Amino acid sequence: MSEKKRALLSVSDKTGLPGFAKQLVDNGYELVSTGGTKRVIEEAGLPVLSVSDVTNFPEIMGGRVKTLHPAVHSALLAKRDNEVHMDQLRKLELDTIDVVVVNLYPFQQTIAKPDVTEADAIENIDIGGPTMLRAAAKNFHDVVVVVDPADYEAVADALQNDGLSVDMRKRLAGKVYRHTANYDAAIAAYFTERTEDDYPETYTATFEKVQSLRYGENPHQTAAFYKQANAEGATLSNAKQLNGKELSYNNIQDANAALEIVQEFKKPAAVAVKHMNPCGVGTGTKLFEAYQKAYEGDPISIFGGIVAVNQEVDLLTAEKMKEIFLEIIIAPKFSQEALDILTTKKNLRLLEVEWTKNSKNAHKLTSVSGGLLVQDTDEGNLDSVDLQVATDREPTEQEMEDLKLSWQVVKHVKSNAIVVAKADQTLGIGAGQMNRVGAAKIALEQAAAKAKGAVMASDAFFPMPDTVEAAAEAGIKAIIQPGGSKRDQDSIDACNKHGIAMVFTGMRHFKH
Ligand SMILES: NC(=O)c1ncn([C@@H]2O[C@H](COP(=O)(O)O)[C@@H](O)[C@H]2O)c1NC=O
Repeated sequence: MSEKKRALLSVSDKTGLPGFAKQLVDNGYELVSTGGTKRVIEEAGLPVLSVSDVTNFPEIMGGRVKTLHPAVHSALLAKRDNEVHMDQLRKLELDTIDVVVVNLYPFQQTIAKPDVTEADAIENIDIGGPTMLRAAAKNFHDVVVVVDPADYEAVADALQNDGLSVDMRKRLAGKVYRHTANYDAAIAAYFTERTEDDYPETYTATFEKVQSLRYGENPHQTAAFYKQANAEGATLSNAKQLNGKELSYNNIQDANAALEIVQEFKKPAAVAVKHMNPCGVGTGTKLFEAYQKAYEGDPISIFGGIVAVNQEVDLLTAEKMKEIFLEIIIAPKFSQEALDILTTKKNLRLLEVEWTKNSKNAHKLTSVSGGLLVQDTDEGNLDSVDLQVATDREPTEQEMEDLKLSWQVVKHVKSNAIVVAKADQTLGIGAGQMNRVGAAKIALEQAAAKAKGAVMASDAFFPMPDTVEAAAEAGIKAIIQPGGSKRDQDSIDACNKHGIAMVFTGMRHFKH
């Protein structure tokens, strides 16, 4: 058995490979490698053996079998302080492998390609790589395992100095198992999606860290932000921050809520959010008009709020936005003039989100103590409902427009939710109340005199006519709600009595 220390390198991502390989050679390691990796090491002018020299077995099946050999795995798994293990190695004339540098076939990147074939995806499932990584990580006391090129420098430094501490070896091993778990979760998801098994026996989603956060919802809580693998389109995890302080935990939640609401609208829209509920929503033919309406919808609550818009922020809108204290502005784009104006506010966070495609977020995950609730995201919208007029009077064209806006907003308000709106603008929002008439009272009180001639939306049906009575008293002219209560007729009768038009959507939008 040779006294020489050995390192096995087999990487798909060749970033930093020649430099790290050289440091290993300089530290007295003999290098062993697979096809493409070996070529790169040779091109760097370094001595390297082929895995086949160790296994006495060729790489076959186009690379499906190259390192999957007992000579490799015995060398990785032998415990150096176990006489039996070492004796067995000696008898089989095998050498130990002391460092393993492996990263895997790019499965996730392959399936993200729009024209990927199943055959391509399957060929990119790495088998030999994870097997070596897992073996080396299990034997971390004796084998150093490196899965991430970002660790090359620290490992090379440690090897050159006192060697790797047990702590560092353990950290590298932990990283390996997280890496292979993440990799397998992506493969599992690929098969799950293709077998229409929406809620399988285990739920194996994994997430990648975007950033550590200074604290959580409150300063005494720790927190970090993770993104879903392959999250696409208009999502917070893909947002580009152009200005301002680092995002906080609450910022991310609120910005996400604002982004989800503004995506409801096709025409220019602006949404202001406070504590995950909209406080002002406006639409218009131009963004300036939409923002102005969102602002006027509740000029008090928008202060210190988060605003999302669905159009490029232009100079005029930026000047208006600059007038008050906003925490964050989210937009598909900011014009240069808008940026020049808004970046004069050092702390104002500006987020640009890719608007080319909508985020693919099939499942909504909510943690509960000791568990996880999984459901489809609520993608129900006006295209998926069949609006039915339940009353004697039909809504006018303008009322119908306002009803649609209020319905698009109420979907995103914490239940029980009521939204009052008029002329492309919300006027009052009652959120998160334990009874529906309570939510209505808050929304109507906020709308005050403006409620006269306005419309109202309710996220769920009216179990009794008290909300209609409150609406009538405030001067509401039309109502939109799911319908479906045993006592719908009582609410219909109350509407007819007061000349209110009422429309049923047949779809509820609870949000907890
Ligand atoms: N089949 C095997 O025995 C095997 N051993 C290592 N690999 C992978 O092959 C890749 C490196 O290949 P190459 O050195 O030829 O570029 C690495 O991502 C490594 O994880 C293998 N490939 C797939 O399973």
